[in-house]
Amino acid sequence: MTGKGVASIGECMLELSGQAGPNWHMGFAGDTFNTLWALHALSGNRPATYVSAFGDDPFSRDQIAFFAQNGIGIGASPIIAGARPGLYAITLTGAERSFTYWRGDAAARQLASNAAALAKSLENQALVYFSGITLAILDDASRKTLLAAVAKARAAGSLVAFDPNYRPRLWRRREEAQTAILDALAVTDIALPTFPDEQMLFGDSAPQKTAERLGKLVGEVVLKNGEEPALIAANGTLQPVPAVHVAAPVDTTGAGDSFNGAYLAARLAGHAPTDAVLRAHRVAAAVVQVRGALAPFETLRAAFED
Ligand SMILES: Nc1ncnc2c1ncn2[C@@H]1O[C@H](COP(=O)(O)OP(=O)(O)O)[C@@H](O)[C@H]1O
Ligand SMILES: O=C(O)C(=O)C[C@H](O)[C@H](O)COP(=O)(O)O
Repeated sequence: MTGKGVASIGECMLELSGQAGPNWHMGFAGDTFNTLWALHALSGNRPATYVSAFGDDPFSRDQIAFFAQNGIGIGASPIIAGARPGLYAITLTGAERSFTYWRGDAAARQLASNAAALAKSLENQALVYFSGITLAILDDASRKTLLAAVAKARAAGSLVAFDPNYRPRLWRRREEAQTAILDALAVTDIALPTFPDEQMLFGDSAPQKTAERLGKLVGEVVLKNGEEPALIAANGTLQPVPAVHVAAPVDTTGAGDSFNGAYLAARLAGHAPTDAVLRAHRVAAAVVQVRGALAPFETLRAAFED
């Protein structure tokens, strides 16, 4: 692994969380941003870059300002005249989240429109992270540009981490998602999938089956499964690591993303996979106790170090 920074590629939206109606809280979130948020909170002084494309409207400007206030840059990401960010709202059934999106014409869909700018944003990174949602918002040609840029960063020494994060509504056909995600796994060093997503996408009958399948494709796999144990697949073995019991979860949005950020921060700091999963479980357990995808840096740090 060479390079100093951490970069995450994808779409950050406007997020409506909390109560439906006049008391909605608006924040900024999106799976790859949520992961970078936790990774940045927990990985000390590494420069953090969110790689995307942005509009030039007041909401895009506020979003970029919010990143900057929190120490996150946008690298060489394009700012596109007339474009604007996507929006999503969280609906809770108990603590389990579901999403409604308004994102079809979001600026982020153009994140690979300038291949040179994308490659520049990925230079000198210790870690490059992306997800199946990053793939889902791109057309075929842009997906190829993205995977080529990731492969180039990897060849230059970056560690590549990927969460398949399957969102059926973002794909035209399940087969298209399967192909794109397998292509992404072929350039991945650390895969961080979630069992229910993999079951939907590949029909796996049990977490062990998913971990074994993915363990043949990627050197280091951590399979999340809500409050059930996570499974580490590495060096041909499977190891379960129990989650933290949370008596009253509030909103599970961003739990998996924050888990990923904490796991990667721990691995970059030299912790072994098992210790990294224990830290990631603690961080995710803290995130399910707050509304919306992002928890305050201090909350994340306290859980990570606990
Ligand atoms: N109800 C819960 N109680 C405790 N921890 C949870 C709970 N739900 C999620 N987590 C934590 O968040 C991680 C990711 O959750 P999961 O639901 O599998 O991912 P995603 O948010 O991607 O669907 C789990 O591995 C666990 O650490
Ligand atoms: O769905 C999308 O496109 C989003 O990016 C919205 C959410 O912020 C993440 O999906 C949350 O991800 P989980 O950690 O799996 O709860």
